[in-house]
Amino acid sequence: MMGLLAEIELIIDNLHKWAAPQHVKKNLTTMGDDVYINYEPLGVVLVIGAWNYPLVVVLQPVVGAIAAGNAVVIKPSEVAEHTAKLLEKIVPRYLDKELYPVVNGGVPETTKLLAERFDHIFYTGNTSVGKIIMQAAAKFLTPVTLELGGKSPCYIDKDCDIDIASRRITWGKFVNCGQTCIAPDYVLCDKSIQGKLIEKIKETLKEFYGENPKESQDYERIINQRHFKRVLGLLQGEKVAIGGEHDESSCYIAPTVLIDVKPNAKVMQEEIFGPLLPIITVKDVDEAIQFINQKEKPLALYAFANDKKVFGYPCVQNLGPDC
Ligand SMILES: NC(=O)c1ccc[n+]([C@@H]2O[C@H](COP(=O)([O-])OP(=O)(O)OC[C@H]3O[C@@H](n4cnc5c(N)ncnc54)[C@H](O)[C@@H]3O)[C@@H](O)[C@H]2O)c1
Ligand SMILES: CCCCCCCC=O
Repeated sequence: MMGLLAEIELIIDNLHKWAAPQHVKKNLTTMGDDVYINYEPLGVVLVIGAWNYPLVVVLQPVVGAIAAGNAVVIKPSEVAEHTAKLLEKIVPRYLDKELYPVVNGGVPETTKLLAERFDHIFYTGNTSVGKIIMQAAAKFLTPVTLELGGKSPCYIDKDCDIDIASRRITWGKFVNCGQTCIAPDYVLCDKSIQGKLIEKIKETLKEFYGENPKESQDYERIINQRHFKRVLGLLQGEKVAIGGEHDESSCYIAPTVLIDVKPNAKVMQEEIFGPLLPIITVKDVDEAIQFINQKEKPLALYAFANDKKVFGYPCVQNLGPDC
């Protein structure tokens, strides 16, 4: 909710500037004219959301679309069914239901919506469905914004503050049970610091979630049985350094750290989106970058180092520490 409220405040504070006509420098062909850029609403926007932060990822784009003067068809994720029902109930209380309808349902309903012509589609979710959305949009040349996932690496240099690195990684990886788009997906580090890293992650986990995360009010569950089975499938055959416990009936998977993971292991082939943290050892930052560059471009990249050289690499600079 904090992010959503901050977005609304940002828009209220800045909309008058963003919506104002923008000055354009004249050139030879326009020197006798009034030239400026005038912003207009696109028309009708379709917002399709994901389940992992089901209010914010649905409503944040809706806020921007409304501020820009558009009508919006809102399609919450059916996977977070209670939030979807809540949105269907409360949105019409505050917004015109003709201009901002909430459409609930699963794949058939979303497919039907995608057969309609929209002026913009804003989709948040996984990459495979992202391709379906883009194909459907292409039929009408509708522009899209795709907020997708990815395998976000985390490089830990041997010359860095390992206490800080472990604390931040433990928070980012295990909050919402690993079901965060920009969660560190895997760690790349020198073998000499692996042991200390594991010890520090263990300590931090105890501090955050107590002796038994299953009993902690602060530790989440996997969203459903389908995702539970998917994440558990990624754990099979891997060497567990921390955690590994699970319980299908409550979709519980303990915060888990994996070591000696092979680069071609199943857990390294897709976004994990669950509480498994593989550690892969590399000899230096160059090897780490080579490893990262062999994969699809990640959504986020995290680097912990004291050596400023690490942050000078174009791959680290382009992505930045956040996204
Ligand atoms: N970049 C971001 O800001 C961001 C934010 C949150 C989640 N994500 C990513 O989202 C993914 C998790 O979400 P998810 O994809 O499991 O969510 P999901 O299963 O809720 O799917 C997202 C939306 O796509 C629709 N959908 C699903 N299958 C479809 C199909 N075949 N045709 C048309 N529509 C279909 C669903 O109805 C839903 O509204 C992760 O990869 C995560 O990284 C990204
Ligand atoms: C706890 C931080 C939440 C950030 C929301 C990111 C949305 C992507 O999953």
